Amino acid sequence: MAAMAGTTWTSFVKSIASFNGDLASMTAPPFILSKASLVEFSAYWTEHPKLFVAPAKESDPEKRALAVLKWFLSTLKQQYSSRNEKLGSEKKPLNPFLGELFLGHWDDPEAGKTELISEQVSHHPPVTAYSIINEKHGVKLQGYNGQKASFASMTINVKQVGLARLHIDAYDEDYLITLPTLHIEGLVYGTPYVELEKSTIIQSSSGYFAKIEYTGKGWVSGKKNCFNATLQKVGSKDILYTISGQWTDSFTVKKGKTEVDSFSHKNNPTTPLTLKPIEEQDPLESRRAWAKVAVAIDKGDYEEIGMEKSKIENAQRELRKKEKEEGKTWERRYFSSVEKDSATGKLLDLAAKYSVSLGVPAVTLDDPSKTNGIWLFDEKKYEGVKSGTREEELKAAVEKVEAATAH
Ligand SMILES: CCC(=O)OC[C@H](C)CC[C@H]1O[C@H]2C[C@H]3[C@@H]4CC=C5C[C@@H](O)CC[C@]5(C)[C@H]4CC[C@]3(C)[C@H]2[C@@H]1C
Repeated sequence: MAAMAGTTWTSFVKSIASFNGDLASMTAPPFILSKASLVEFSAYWTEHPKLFVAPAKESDPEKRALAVLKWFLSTLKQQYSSRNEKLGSEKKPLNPFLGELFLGHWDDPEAGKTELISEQVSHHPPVTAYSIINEKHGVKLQGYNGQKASFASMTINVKQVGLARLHIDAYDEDYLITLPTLHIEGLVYGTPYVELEKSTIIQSSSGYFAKIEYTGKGWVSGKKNCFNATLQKVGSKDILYTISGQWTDSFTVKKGKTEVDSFSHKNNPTTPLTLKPIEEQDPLESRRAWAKVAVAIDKGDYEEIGMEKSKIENAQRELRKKEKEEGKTWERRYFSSVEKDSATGKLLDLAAKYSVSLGVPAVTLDDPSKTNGIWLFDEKKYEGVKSGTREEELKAAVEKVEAATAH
């Protein structure tokens, strides 16, 4: 098998060299395929619910902004390195079909219930939108992301397009979070892993501004996944706090030279996500929709993987064709694509103005046409699902997909 994998892997890496930028379209050898669909990745934002709700408990706006920065930094290990831990290397996620859903929640004694809604709002290009809500503390994270990939010198470079926005009800405060640029190293050895690069910005409507610089291998320490972060106030050059360490391990928070806080993943296990049993899931929910492909991947049966995947992909092609003929588009269940909305616009302007004045790369919301628009959570649609008034519409949508998949 190793020899087989070796040759397959070499030819696979060669094939990447000529790929057209759409990662999802690549057919990778079975051992690099993950059973998880990309629509599941939204869950990586809140596997530490206590940290997610902590900002709502800070009445001091500076400490609130620091709590948001600490939560954001705690998500990076899960986002960018959890497959290495669980599966031995980065893997290729399943490419979600349009309308694919990933719904769950986290229960934490202190944080209460945090609900996850993730939906594949675009297939060409792949774009995932999500809304993560903790009612008890009035904290919600909403956003969307797509990826633009390129290949150079045995490395896959991935620029993320989209944004994440955290809202804290009690203070009517927004935090705009830009998404890190990453690259995949280790391809040539068949053990791909993510390294983050450049910097990201968290800009709050309260005027605080965090900048996180991903420095990769530390010069002195030689440790991987290093970063340096600072928290400042708009218009002031004073550094209020600095945070540094490894986003895959631990970091410390300093005010001036004094250490005031720290975080380590060793002492902070993640909270498991609660999902419905597969048989109770909606047919459009990811784990149910891909169940047969997951079995084939476990078996490493290339033929069966291909056969089960193409059933889903052909059904999708048929649905798109029919919609085109009828002049219709697929109704997203929870999200709508809108022009730059006021809150995002206000934050972007604030961030752009401030970041330019400090010479920090201006925060730009990448061209929305690259993600088929700006995707925002639609409260009305959400209420419609919860109250059951959209029952007929949702049932009809599921029936269309099932009819198309049947033959
Ligand atoms: C097509 C080439 C191929 O399959 O190479 C196999 C290798 C596993 C490398 C390519 C895949 O690597 C995966 C890493 C994925 C990103 C990981 C984390 C995030 C954060 C999340 O919030 C949004 C999604 C994002 C950016 C993932 C996007 C998809 C990535 C790059 C996978 C690559 C197909």
